[in-house]
Amino acid sequence: MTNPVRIAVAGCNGRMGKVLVESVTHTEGVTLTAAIEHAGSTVLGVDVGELANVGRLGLMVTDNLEAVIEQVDVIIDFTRPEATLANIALARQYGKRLVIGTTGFDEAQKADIHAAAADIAMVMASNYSVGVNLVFKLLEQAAKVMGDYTDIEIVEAHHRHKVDAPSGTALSMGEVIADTLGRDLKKCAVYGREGITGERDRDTIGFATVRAGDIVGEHTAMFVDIGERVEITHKASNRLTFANGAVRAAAWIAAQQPGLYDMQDVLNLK
Ligand SMILES: NC(=O)C1=CN([C@@H]2O[C@H](COP(=O)(O)OP(=O)(O)OC[C@H]3O[C@@H](n4cnc5c(N)ncnc54)[C@H](OP(=O)(O)O)[C@@H]3O)[C@@H](O)[C@H]2O)C=CC1
Ligand SMILES: O=C(O)C1=N[C@H](C(=O)O)C[C@H](O)C1
Repeated sequence: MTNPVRIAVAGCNGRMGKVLVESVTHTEGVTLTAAIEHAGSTVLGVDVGELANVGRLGLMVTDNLEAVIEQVDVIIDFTRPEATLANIALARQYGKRLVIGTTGFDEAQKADIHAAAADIAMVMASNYSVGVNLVFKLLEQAAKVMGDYTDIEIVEAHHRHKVDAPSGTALSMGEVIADTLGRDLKKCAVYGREGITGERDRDTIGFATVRAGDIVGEHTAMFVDIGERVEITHKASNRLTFANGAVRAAAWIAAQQPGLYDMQDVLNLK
């Protein structure tokens, strides 16, 4: 029998961190060996199983990833861009693998992640649900058939605590559509509208953002013509769908060579 993949959850006190702990403890072939929060967090020293409501695990939350990194094969990180970058630097130093769930990276931070992938194996995905990754494939098909002559708009809705907009998933949807149509998303994206905007340019891809209450995550891409429109929608109603996907990615990346992979690689959808 092979040894279980040893997982660290960074950001273990977050909305995603807690369900990641739950998912790891309920998944065969993986085991939780470290639970990380930032210095000054109120949960340092707390049993992470109790924090995540899965019962005592005898594993305490620490702010010192380096002190426990030799007991870890894969770090699952759903935190903030700066924290993720620091964890990647440590993983690179010790030859460890990562599953990156954090969104909201700027261009320089993305370049740093690509550089680290020369040395370590990482999965990075704006959305680890199987359904959203299927939607990415459906969007390719929709863009091929209708993208050239329709107005394309992407609408996303999330809970009031989300700090980045548009969501990483909405941006990925835009990238899939733009790539399929041979457009550059950096040039054709329109992020919200206000005032005298002028008429719509058909080559643009519009984004609209809703932040309200406890919405887990909803995304719709519209391909709108005169007389008909196609809408492709995904609605997440439980964060476990993201967590289970990320844990699946962690088990998968444990056996990969250095490089930057995404959830399409994990699901063999390419
Ligand atoms: N790819 C995907 O499928 C998904 C991605 N996400 C993304 O994951 C990220 C986290 O989301 P969510 O869980 O809702 O956010 P939360 O704010 O609930 O969780 C983030 C956690 O990270 C902690 N944190 C901050 N800095 C550090 C650090 N340096 N080291 C360790 N922990 C740190 C926070 O602590 P504190 O609260 O004390 O600041 C908090 O506990 C976001 O970028 C979100 O967009 C979310 C869902 C799915
Ligand atoms: O912050 C969230 O909650 C989510 N973030 C991801 C994103 O930015 O796309 C994925 C999911 O929609 C939930």
